[in-house]
Amino acid sequence: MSTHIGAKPGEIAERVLMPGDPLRAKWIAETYLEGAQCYSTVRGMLGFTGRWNGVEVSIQGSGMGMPSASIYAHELINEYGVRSLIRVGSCGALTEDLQLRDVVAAIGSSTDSNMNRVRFDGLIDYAPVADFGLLRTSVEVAEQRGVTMRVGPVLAADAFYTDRPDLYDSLANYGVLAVEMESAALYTIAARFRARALTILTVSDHIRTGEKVTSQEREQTFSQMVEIALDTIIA
Ligand SMILES: O=P(O)(O)O[C@H]1O[C@H](CO)[C@@H](O)[C@H]1O
Ligand SMILES: O=c1cc[nH]c(=O)[nH]1
Repeated sequence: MSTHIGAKPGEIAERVLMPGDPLRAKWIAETYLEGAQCYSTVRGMLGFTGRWNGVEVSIQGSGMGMPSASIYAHELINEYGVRSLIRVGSCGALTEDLQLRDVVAAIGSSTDSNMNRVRFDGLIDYAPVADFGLLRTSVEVAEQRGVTMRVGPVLAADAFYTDRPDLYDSLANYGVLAVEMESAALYTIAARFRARALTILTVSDHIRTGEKVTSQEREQTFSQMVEIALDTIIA
C-alpha cells in the first residue's frame, strides 16, 4: 500500500487511465475491462485493474484539482512503477467552435496554480506538455475510430467557479480551447519522474453558452474519449 492507494505490489498495471471522478473509474472498469478487480477504496478514490484487448490496464480516480491529482500521479509512478498515464476528464469549452461532448486532447497546459512557481522558485514559467508519442497515437486512434478530436492547449485552473471570466477570454484569444483542473500537474509530475502522460477531455460545460451535461452523464457517458484512451494506452 502507498499512503493513498490500497493496492499491493503488482496489482496496478504499467498503463493507467485517470479520471477525476472515482465513479467514472468504476464505470470504465465495469464497462470496458475484462476481469476488472478493485484494488483500492482508500478515501473512496476507487482503482481497478483488468484487461483491454488482452493487455493489463488500470483505472485510478484522481479527485478534483492539482493537489489531489498530484498525489495519485506521484504514488502511481514512484510506488507502483506506472509508466504511462492518460487522464480522461471533463472540461469547459472556451471557444465557440467547440460543442458539448466534443473530445479534446491537451497538447500543453497553462495554469494559474502556484505549484510550479514554487517548484522553479518563481524564476521559470515551466511549460507542461503532453508526451508526443501518446498524443500522436491518440490522434491516429481517433482518426481510425472516425472521431473528430481537437488537439490544442488547455487551461488547468485551481478554481471551478471563477471570479475572472475575463481571463478565459484572454486565453481563448491565444488559442486555449478549454478549462479543466489537473493536466498541468499531471504533465509536470510525469516529466519529473520520466513517465509518459496525456490528457484527453470531453466538453461537459460550455463557458460561452452556459450549456452543460448532467453529473450522471459526466460519470457514465464519455465513451468516445474512453475508447480513444484505452486504444492509445495499449498501442
Ligand atoms: O471530470 P474530471 O475528470 O473530474 O475533470 C473535471 O471535472 C472536475 C470539476 O467538475 C475537475 O476535476 C475537472 O478537471
Ligand atoms: O474544470 C472544469 C471542468 C469541467 N467543466 C468546467 O467548466 N470546468
